[in-house]
Amino acid sequence: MTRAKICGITRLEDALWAEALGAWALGFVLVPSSRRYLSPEAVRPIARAVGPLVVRVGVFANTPPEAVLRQMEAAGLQVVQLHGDEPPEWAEQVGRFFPVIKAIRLFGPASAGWLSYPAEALLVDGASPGSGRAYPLEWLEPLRPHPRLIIAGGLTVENLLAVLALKPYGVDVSSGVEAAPGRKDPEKLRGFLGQVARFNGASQNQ
Ligand SMILES: O=C(O)c1ccccc1N[C@@H]1O[C@H](COP(=O)(O)O)[C@@H](O)[C@H]1O
Repeated sequence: MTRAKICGITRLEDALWAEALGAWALGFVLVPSSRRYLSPEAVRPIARAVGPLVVRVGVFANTPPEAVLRQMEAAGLQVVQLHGDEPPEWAEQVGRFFPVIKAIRLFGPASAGWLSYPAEALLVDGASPGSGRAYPLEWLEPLRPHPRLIIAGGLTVENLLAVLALKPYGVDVSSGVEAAPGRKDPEKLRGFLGQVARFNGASQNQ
């Protein structure tokens, strides 16, 4: 079973579409330099409007642990995604309060050293987060032993099948389901989430 996370949500209607179309998790970017940035106060009403069985993830980059915890509380989020160069101690501090997804940016083949990073899941992204740029899937090979690998970075309905064939714990998409930065396209959401659901259904029948 591969779970789909829709990242870079900035609008209530996008969150509700993603939920209705079967997203397992929604990501809110709390990185001020991002085109998809929302303040914790702006995230809160959107996060609260979604049903209780959809996981709300806060995306941070190089934000010190105390500030991450403060913003998670203010935004009403449930899981922390660390998308910068956070040392393991930061993940451990945040991890006392929230499950942690550690995002790794790939500039070349991944290092197996990441397998021991203290996080519940590893998310593998391209070099430039949120850019919609993909990377060769062979670069992931050293990380395949991780039990919860989430694949991100330039995913679209066109290249998704090759990624699903690797049977990752999750897939994560932002640009590939957008009409414009920060605005999701309902038809692209439907295509992407539909393909994940069909693949999961087909795998169960094998
Ligand atoms: O989307 C952003 O602007 C962003 C900013 C800072 C950290 C992470 C960001 N997005 C993450 O990028 C990946 C993949 O995005 P894409 O599908 O290639 O556009 C996703 O995990 C987002 O959380």
